[in-house]
Amino acid sequence: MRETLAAIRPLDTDAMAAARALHARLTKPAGSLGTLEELSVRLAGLAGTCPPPLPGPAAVGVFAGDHGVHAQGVTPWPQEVTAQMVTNILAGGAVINAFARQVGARVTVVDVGVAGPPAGATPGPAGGAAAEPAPAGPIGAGPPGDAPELVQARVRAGTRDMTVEPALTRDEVVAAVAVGIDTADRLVDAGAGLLVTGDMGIANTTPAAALVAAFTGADPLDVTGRGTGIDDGTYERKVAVVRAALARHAPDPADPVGVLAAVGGLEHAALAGFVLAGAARRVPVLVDGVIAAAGALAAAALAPDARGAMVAGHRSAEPGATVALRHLGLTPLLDLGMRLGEGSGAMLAVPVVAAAVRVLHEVATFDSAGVSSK
Ligand SMILES: O=C(O)c1ccc[n+]([C@@H]2O[C@H](COP(=O)([O-])O)[C@@H](O)[C@H]2O)c1
Ligand SMILES: Cc1cc2nc[nH]c2cc1C
Repeated sequence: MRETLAAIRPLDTDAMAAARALHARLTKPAGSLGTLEELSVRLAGLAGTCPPPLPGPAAVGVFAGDHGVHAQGVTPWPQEVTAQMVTNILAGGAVINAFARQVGARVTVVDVGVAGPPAGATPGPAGGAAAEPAPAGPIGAGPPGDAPELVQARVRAGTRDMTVEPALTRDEVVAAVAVGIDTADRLVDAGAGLLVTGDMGIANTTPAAALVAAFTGADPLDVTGRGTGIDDGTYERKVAVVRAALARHAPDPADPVGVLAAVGGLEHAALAGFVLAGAARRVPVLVDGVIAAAGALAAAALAPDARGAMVAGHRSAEPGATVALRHLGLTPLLDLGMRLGEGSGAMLAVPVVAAAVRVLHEVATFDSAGVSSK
């Protein structure tokens, strides 16, 4: 972790100035591409060159973990669904697989903290869904024919119940962050040019809410959502659980490892590492929903310059996501009312990120196209 943190540097302001100057010469009214313009400028700053390389191929790391706080009745879903969905993703039958095939992205599932027997690659009933995948979409830069892969890197079989004791030890947090770093490093070494954050973990919107509250100072009521979908009684209990955990541990946002240990999850910690390694490697990282955003808050607390590599893929319906993205100064690219996780919302933003950069490579200037400027 220390090496990764030390490698994170600010954005290159010269490359950003060059990208802004280039935008001013392209055949379009200034500012007409809205959020995409500042995004492409930021990616030039991240790459340290203008235009920056087309961001791809994309690779999603889906970090899976379970949660002791599940015992408090914060979700209607049984814990074993986490392991079952890991199997489903490995068989190619989950939403993230369909979306990854659409954009030609690689899928890597990382068991960083699932409860129960270690996840295997045995296809479940949904295995047939992957038998004849639709062809990859127009980006096609990834390996659409490649099967999803499993990385077995379990730090422990689920967290402890944060309402009773710290969810993790500091050593467990550091180990989970290292799993995220290793995953990102491996994907980048294998050619990934755009990292996508994904998660799977029944009950993980509860620690996500606690992390967002701890890092932003927001009230639990404003960052706790309905997760997979809960009734009013469960929602009230969930807010009370988040409040109780924060009151018990009083986590200090200046100590990100301590915050993750008190009220975090293994996938949140691993996602923080994944984001940090992307920033260290100068590869953009698409942030998905509230779980990834909570991990991104931890990453930013560890290394503020890591924010330069973060791109908010979408605005999750979970309220903590909006609070976290605002705190990070990120504008979500898509707003589709999604609240699935797995990296699904961020994956849909892959073509948007690629298009933002493609403009800098391919659009004619007023001079070269003979178009009059105003
Ligand atoms: O990404 C999001 O913002 C998001 C919002 C709501 C639910 N989820 C997913 O749903 C699961 C957690 O929901 P819950 O209600 O069990 O806390 C977990 O697997 C997440 O990936 C994800
Ligand atoms: C079925 C199911 C799929 C999911 N994918 C991400 N979180 C999930 C939660 C459930 C319950």
